[in-house]
Amino acid sequence: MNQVPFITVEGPIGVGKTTLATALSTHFNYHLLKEIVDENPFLGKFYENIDEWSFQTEMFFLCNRYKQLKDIKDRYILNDMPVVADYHIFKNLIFASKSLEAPEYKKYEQIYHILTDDMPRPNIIIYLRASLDTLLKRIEKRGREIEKNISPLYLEQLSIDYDLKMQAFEKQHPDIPILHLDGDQLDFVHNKNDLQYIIDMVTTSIQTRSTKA
Ligand SMILES: Nc1ncnc2c1ncn2[C@@H]1O[C@H](COP(=O)(O)OP(=O)(O)O)[C@@H](O)[C@H]1O
Ligand SMILES: Nc1nc2c(ncn2[C@H]2C[C@H](O)[C@@H](COP(=O)(O)O)O2)c(=O)[nH]1
Repeated sequence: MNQVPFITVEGPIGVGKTTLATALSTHFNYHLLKEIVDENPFLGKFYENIDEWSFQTEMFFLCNRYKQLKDIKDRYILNDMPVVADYHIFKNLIFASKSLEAPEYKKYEQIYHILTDDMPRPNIIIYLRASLDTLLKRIEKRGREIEKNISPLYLEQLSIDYDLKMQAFEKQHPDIPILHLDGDQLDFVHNKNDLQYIIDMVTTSIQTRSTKA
C-alpha cells in the first residue's frame, strides 16, 4: 500500500465531500483532487431519463476519473506528495450498479477493473453521512440546475447503497481507517470547532499510519 497520505472524503450527493476535502487540503497543504461534475455533458440528461443516458454518464465519469488518478499517481503519489480527494473511485460502482441494467453493468465492471486496479487507492477514508432532509436542503442550497431533477427516492436509495458499500469495504480492508462523521451534527462550514474536531481526527489517523509504516 502507498505510504504517503492519500485521504478521501466520501458520502452521498450534497453531504459535504468537496467542502470538507477543500478545507483539509488547505489545512494540511495537500494537493486537492476534485471530481469533475459540470463538464459531464450527459449528467443533466441522466437526471431526466436514467435508463436512456446511464451508460454514457457512467462511462464519462469512469474515464475522467481514470485520467485524474493516473495524473495524481505520476505527479504526486509516486513523488511522496500527499493528496486529499472528494471521491473514492469505488463510487463509480455504487452509482453504476443502480443505474445500469445487469448485462451492461457486467461490461462496465470489467472496464472499471481494467482501468483502475493499478491506480492508487486512498489510505484514509472519511465517510460523511446525513439525513435525506439535510442532503436535499444542501443540494438545493448548492443550486446546480441539473440536480433539480434528483428524486428524493433516488437519493435515499443512494444513501442506503453507500452504507452497504462502506460496511463491505470495512470488512474487506480492515487496514484502511474509515472515519465515520455525522453530517447532521457537524457543521464544518459555519462552526470552526467542528472543523477542528475533524482535523484532529485526521491528524491522529495520519500519525498512526506513519508509525505503522
Ligand atoms: N457540514 C455542513 N454544514 C453546512 N453546510 C454544508 C456542510 N457541508 C456542506 N455544506 C453545504 O452543502 C452544499 C453541498 O456541499 P458539497 O461539499 O458540494 O457536497 P458534495 O461534494 O458532497 O456533493 C454546499 O453549498 C456546502 O456549502
Ligand atoms: N450517475 C453518476 N452520477 C454521479 C457519479 N459521480 C457523481 N455523480 C453525480 C451526483 C451529483 O449530481 C454530482 C456530484 O456528485 P457528488 O457525489 O460529488 O455530490 O455528480 C457517478 O459515478 N455516476
